Amino acid sequence: MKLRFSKMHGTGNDFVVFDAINQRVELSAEQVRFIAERHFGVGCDQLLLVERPTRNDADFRYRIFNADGGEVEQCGNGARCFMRFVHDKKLSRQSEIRVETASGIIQPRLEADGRITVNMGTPHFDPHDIPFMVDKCALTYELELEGETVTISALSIGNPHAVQYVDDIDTAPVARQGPQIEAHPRFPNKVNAGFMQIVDRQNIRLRVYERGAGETLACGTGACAAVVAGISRGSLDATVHVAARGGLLTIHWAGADTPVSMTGPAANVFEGEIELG
Ligand SMILES: N[C@@H](CCC[C@H](N)C(=O)O)C(=O)O
Repeated sequence: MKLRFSKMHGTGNDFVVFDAINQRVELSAEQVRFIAERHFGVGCDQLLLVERPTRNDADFRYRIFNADGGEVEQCGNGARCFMRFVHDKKLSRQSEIRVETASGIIQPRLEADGRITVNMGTPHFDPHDIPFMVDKCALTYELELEGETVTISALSIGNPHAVQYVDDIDTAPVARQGPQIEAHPRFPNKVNAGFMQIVDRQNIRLRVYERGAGETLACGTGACAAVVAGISRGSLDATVHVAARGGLLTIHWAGADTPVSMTGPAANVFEGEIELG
């Protein structure tokens, strides 16, 4: 089977994107891992599928697979690349579309300056929705790691996030704590681990150890989760610029029960064809 793909990135979080409307794409977890592998495959943090929707109120369906082969609910940087892809491939001429994901509808919109804004939906703090095993809902929780305890906020942006404050992002223990938090038994579906340095009320620096992919150069849902956590804890204003290692995102959240929006770039790098056995 030969498949055409686009290699894309959003602030350095990179993707292999397949048009699964105009070609038949059925991938096993092993094939996803092969494509994502950086030495023997194409290389990416996540693989994205553009499909026809299964519901009437959406224009497209968006499926996301982590580099480890697992299918997940949401991906923010991928959502912007999804919008750029459907426009570049002329699958849609609309400047705003409704996209079905495993965790509901998201709405990407092309901005005049070429960036893309995505309405990512309403964040959830209910531990049951994350899912996170705890007796009652709180703004922060103590999480026991090997020989240390960290204070996290736990929330869902369609996918699960555990966010902690750090003094200095450059020396944050991402490599040591990230894998422990990702696989912590209190997160039965695993979790994305965010490390946020607050610069001032409108600026943060962020690193994310992603579930199923390891540390990436940026994580869109991680940026939404960090800003929502920081606003909820009274540390941040409603609009915040997030500096990730791969670039800058702007996140806006007006507060409880309102959707979070993310603005940032999306770039096509090259087109290719891959033969799968
Ligand atoms: N890079 C993404 C998130 C991709 C999914 C994540 N690793 C998960 O398992 O939930 C983003 O930009 O949001």
